[in-house]
Amino acid sequence: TTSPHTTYMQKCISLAEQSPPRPTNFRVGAILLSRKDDDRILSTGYTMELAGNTHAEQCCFANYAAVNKVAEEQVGEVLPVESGRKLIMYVSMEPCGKRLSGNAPCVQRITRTRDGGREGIHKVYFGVKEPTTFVGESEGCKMLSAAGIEWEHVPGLEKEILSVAVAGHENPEEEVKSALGKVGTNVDDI
Ligand SMILES: Nc1nc(=O)c(N)c(NC[C@H](O)[C@H](O)[C@H](O)COP(=O)(O)O)[nH]1
Ligand SMILES: [Zn+2]
Repeated sequence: TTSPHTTYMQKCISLAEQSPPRPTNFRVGAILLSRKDDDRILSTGYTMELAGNTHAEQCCFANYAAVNKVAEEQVGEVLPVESGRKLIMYVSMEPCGKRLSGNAPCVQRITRTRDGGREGIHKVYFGVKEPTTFVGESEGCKMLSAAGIEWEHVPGLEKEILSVAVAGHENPEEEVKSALGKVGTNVDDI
C-alpha cells in the first residue's frame, strides 16, 4: 500500500504534466488542502496554469484567491481558519526560495499566509529537492524552517517527478540522472 502522501504526490505529478514544457523552469504540480481526520481539497495549481511566468504554488494560491475575490497576494486573508484543522500543501518539487526571473519565490508566498497572526500553511510535503539547474543549491526548505513552517520530503517518486519537471529542457535525461545522483544524500541534508 502507498502512504496518503504518495497518492497526493502522484496527483501533483498529473497536475505537472499539464504544464507547457519550457527550458526556463520546471513543470510542477501543487495541491492545497485542509486536514483534520478528513482532508478537504481547497485548490490545485501547476506551472504556467495562469497567464505569465507563474509557478505551481503561485497558481494554487491564485486560484483559491480568485474564487474568494481577492488578489493572490491576499490569499492568506481568505484561507479557512477552523479549529483543529491544518492547512497543508503538497508540491511535487521543493518550493523555490529564489527565482531567476526575480519574481516573488513560492516560499515567500507560503510564509506570507502567516501574516496578521494567522497560522496559515502548517506543513509542506514535496517529492524532490529542487535541482541546481537554475539557482544552484536550493534554500527553500531552510527558508520554510526559518519561518516556522514544517516540511517533509516524500520519497519514492523522484525519477517520475524530475522527468516531468525537466521535459522542456535541453538534455532532460542527463539532468534527471544528475539530480538523482544527488538525491542519494541523507534526507537531513536535503
Ligand atoms: N517549486 C517550483 N514550482 C514551479 O512551478 C517552478 N517552475 C519551479 N521552478 C524553480 C526554478 O528555480 C525557477 O523556475 C527558475 O529559477 C526560473 O525562474 P522563473 O520560473 O522564471 O521565475 N519551482
Ligand atoms: Zn516557485
